[in-house]
Amino acid sequence: MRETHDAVKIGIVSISDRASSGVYEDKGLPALQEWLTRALKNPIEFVPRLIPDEQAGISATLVELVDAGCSLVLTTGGTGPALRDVTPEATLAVADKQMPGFGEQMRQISLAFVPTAILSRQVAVIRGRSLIINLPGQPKAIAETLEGLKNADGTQKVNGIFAAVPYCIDLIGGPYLETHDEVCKAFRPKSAIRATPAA
Ligand SMILES: Nc1ncnc2c1ncn2[C@@H]1O[C@H](COP(=O)(O)OP(=O)(O)OP(=O)(O)O)[C@@H](O)[C@H]1O
Ligand SMILES: Nc1nc2c(c(=O)[nH]1)N[C@H]1C(S)=C(S)[C@@H](COP(=O)(O)O)O[C@H]1N2
Repeated sequence: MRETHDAVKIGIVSISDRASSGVYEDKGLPALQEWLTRALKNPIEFVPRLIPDEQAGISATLVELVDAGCSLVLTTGGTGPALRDVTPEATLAVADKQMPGFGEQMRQISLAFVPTAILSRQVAVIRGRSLIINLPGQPKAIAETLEGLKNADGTQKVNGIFAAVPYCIDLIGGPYLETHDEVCKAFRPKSAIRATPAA
C-alpha cells in the first residue's frame, strides 16, 4: 500500500439564494466536505464558497477557484428549470471542454431515486487543469450521485460519477487521487495505475 498521497485542493461551492441569505442553514458545503473526506485517502485542502443563484457571480467564483489551484471544483444547487437556476449556464461560460458523460450518469443514477431527475441539467467541464462538476441541490443527492447505487449486499449496482474523477484528473495533469474502495472504487486503466513504492 502506498504510504503517502498527493495533496489536493478542492473547491466546494453551494449555490442557493436561501442558504446564502440565511433563510435556511446551508447543508450543501457540509455534505460535500463529509463525502469527499470519507472517500479520498489524499490530504484535502477545501476552498468553500456559499453564493446566490447569480450567473456572473457563479462564473467568477469558478474562475477564482481554478486560478487558486483547485484540481476539482464541485458545485451543488441551481441546476433545475426554475428561472433562478443558472448553474449550468455559468459553468459552460467558463469551459474549455465539456464532459457530457458526468451529467448523463448523474441523471441515470438519480432516476432511481426520483422521477424528477430528468429536470436536472447538471454539466461537467474542464477549465485549465481543473475539473468542474455540477451536482443537484438536494443535500442528500450529493452522496447519491457521487457514490452511485449499491445492491443490498454492498456490491455496486450503478457506478457513481466519482469513480471516473481520479483518472480524469490524471489526464489533465492533476494530483494522483486515491479512494477508499468501500465508499467509491475509482477506475483507472492498468497502464495508469501508479506502482507502489518499495518499502
Ligand atoms: N444549500 C442548501 N442547503 C440546504 N438545503 C438545500 C440547499 N440547496 C437546496 N436545498 C434543498 O433542496 C431543494 C432543491 O434545491 P434547489 O437548488 O432547486 O433550490 P431552490 O428551490 O432553487 O432554492 P434556493 O436556491 O433558495 O436554495 C431546496 O428547495 C431545498 O429544500
Ligand atoms: N439523487 C437525486 N437527484 C436529484 C434529486 C434528488 O432528490 N435526488 N432532485 C431532482 C430535482 S427535483 C431537480 S429539480 C433537479 C435539479 O435540482 P437543483 O436545482 O436543486 O440543482 O435535481 C434532481 N436530481
